[in-house]
Amino acid sequence: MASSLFASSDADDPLSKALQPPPDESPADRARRLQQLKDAQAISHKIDEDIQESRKAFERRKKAIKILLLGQAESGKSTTLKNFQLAFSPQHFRSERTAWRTIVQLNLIRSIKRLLEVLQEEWDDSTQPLRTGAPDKGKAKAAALAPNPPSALAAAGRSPPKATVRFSTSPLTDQHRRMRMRLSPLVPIEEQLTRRLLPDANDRLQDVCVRAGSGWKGLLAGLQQDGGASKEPRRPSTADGKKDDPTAVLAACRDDIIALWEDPVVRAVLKRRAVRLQDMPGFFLNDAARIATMNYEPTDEDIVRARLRTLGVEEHRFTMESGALPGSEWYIYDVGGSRNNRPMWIPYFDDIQAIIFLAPLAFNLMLEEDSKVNRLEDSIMLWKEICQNPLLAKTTLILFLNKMDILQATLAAGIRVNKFVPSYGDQPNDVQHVTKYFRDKFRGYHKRLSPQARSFYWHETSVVDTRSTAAILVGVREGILRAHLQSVNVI
Ligand SMILES: Nc1nc2c(ncn2[C@@H]2O[C@H](COP(=O)(O)OP(=O)(O)OP(=O)(O)O)[C@@H](O)[C@H]2O)c(=O)[nH]1
Ligand SMILES: [Mg+2]
Repeated sequence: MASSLFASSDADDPLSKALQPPPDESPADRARRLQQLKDAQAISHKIDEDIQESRKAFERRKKAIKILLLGQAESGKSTTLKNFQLAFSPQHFRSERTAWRTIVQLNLIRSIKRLLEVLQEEWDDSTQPLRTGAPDKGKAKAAALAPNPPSALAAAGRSPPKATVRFSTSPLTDQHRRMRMRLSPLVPIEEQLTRRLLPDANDRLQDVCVRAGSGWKGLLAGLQQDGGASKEPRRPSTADGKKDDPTAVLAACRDDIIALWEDPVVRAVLKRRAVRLQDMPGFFLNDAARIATMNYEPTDEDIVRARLRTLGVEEHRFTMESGALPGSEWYIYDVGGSRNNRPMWIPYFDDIQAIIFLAPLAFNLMLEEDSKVNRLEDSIMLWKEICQNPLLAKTTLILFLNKMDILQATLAAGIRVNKFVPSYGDQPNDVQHVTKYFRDKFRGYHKRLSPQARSFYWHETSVVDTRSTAAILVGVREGILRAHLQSVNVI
């Protein structure tokens, strides 16, 4: 391509003529012209190489095995992806440890922030006016947040107006208030990091999230280096320029985090207000002693458990480091599962070999994006759509009845299925019967709605358990590989 700039020697060819040096060309002009030609040639070469590269990538992708992870938000898609990477591409998985450190820290800060909010709600609600005829509750709340609390006015030698005299009926003490004050530097850290991860977010998001393809891992790895994440032990100080560094601030707050979370009065308040922080995605408060330190390195389990909501569709290419066909290329597409993300799934339907569909049997929970819709009903509705989609007629569908550990805990807590699903009737309220009941429903729709007959594959999973998941994934990988080789008539 580029060589045509120099090649033609036909005197009548208009291009050759245009490229001829002017007859009176000076040595300086000649040098400049030749340099321009050289630059043009280099650019042309680069373009040729890029085209070659994209062609190769296209061929590679055409031959590679492609899996789509589907399911509603929080069903465990990204966690399954991490298990895949950990099991089959561990070196790559571990190379991203630094980026995950910030996500785990952010998850921890989110839980602390929620805890502080609950304490504030408790103070607000338990603040009572001391005398009758005082302002209503709303005004009392406003007074509680006023810049001149009664104690400050007393210190200034002024008596507070009658209406602002209040007392608290809460068991929380001044000690709790002081801990809350000391933990407050964590709040701006969380906001700042979230803004960096998702600069265009305009509303408050429940979880930590990043936009697909935004290069967040690189960004976070860079941040950690800037933020002083070197292996050198550092002094936990917030007053030495490290006030923006989550590691330093968390380390400085470590004792208060543990004390507040383990405080029996705080636990009682949480229980009374029916707040179960341990059910929040990305719950790390029980690990605060280990995480809120200067030298914290996330373990494999931490990375798998870290919650990072997916927005859009993320493509993950990885090369099998071991097992059958080592060196083979796999593409896994991880999608955002909330309703506004679902239209983005469709373009990926016509070029994949298998779908792993994650369906937690969350019969008692509602969707975050629509509190009127039951999670399990939503999963079944989605499964029906996937089964009957003609673009997916030849695709292998693999159902993961995920979060079995949570189902077990839910049933053990005495929550009855028939209260939420009347058709379950009087069947035993245990894991085995409940799982069979819902699995048969999924199987029935798969059989009835599939455009052509295909096998039904399913697994009961708790994908936060990396060991049991690895064993399941080996079987899944072999199954997908076999189906793929059959489809291209290799076996
Ligand atoms: N206890 C338990 N938690 C799980 C399981 N699978 C996933 N989780 C947790 O559930 C939360 C959501 O998991 P993700 O994998 O991020 O969910 P997702 O389907 O990718 O969600 P979106 O990206 O919002 O679509 C995370 O905090 C996980 O650690 C499981 O089997 N058991
Ligand atoms: Mg996800």
